[in-house]
Amino acid sequence: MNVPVFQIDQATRIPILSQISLSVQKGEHLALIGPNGAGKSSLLRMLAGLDQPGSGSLSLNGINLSEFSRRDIAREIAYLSQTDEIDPAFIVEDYIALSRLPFRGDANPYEDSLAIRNAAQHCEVVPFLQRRIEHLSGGERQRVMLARCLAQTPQVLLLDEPTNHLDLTARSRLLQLLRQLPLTIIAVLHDLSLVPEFASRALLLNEGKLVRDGSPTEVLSSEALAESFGIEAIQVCLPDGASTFVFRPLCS
Ligand SMILES: Nc1ncnc2c1ncn2[C@@H]1O[C@H](COP(=O)(O)OP(=O)(O)OP(=O)(O)O)[C@@H](O)[C@H]1O
Repeated sequence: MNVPVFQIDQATRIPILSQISLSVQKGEHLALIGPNGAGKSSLLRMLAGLDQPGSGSLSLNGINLSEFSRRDIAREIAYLSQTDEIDPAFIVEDYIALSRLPFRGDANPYEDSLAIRNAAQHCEVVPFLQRRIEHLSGGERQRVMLARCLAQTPQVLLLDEPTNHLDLTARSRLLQLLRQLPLTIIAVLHDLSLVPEFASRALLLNEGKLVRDGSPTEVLSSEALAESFGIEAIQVCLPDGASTFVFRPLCS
């Protein structure tokens, strides 16, 4: 059997996460959902090695994550946080180039510039590579932050609300891009209608516990979703044969 990318056993992290057990295989695309304060960002931070579990265990590629140096983690995992502060005076290209620091001394300049160029093209930020961050719109800035993650050439992408600030078209394009990436991706998504578009598997957190783990259709149509969010999901068939979900508050 393949060694999972992440293996979490009974991990607990004060103040919120409680006995989380989870196995993530290479190349899986997971949507992490749950109401505000459920512990989604806390779980991502733990997976990124920024917070250690207080009890239980967490391994990356079969090795306890606590045994990795920050640099080694950064070579494997790119993390887009919800609260990344960027110095507004940064030139976009220089900011994206920060992602290559974990490879300093190993990667040659050609590899670095190729990684930066590919990431910039994927995220459609080439036209403003020479602009200052402060002169970008919110959506452009979000794409630049994602480009920094991709230029890190990671095996795993941890994304906290990657569709923040993006308009409808930009969201769709971003999800299309993410879907095509042959990486393991765990993304916090607040817009539940985006979950089936992106994910092969959905994790529902509520009050720090993993209450559902399954296909997007299973999780979105589960009673647990209704209990966690107080909404019901209605699956709607589209004229082209595909289906989508619409959500409405549960009547009390
Ligand atoms: N360092 C901390 N100290 C105390 N409480 C914390 C800390 N970090 C998170 N919390 C609390 O843990 C809970 C979960 O926070 P977290 O940011 O993980 O939730 P979330 O599911 O990502 O929420 P949102 O959807 O609002 O972003 C919240 O109640 C938060 O206030």
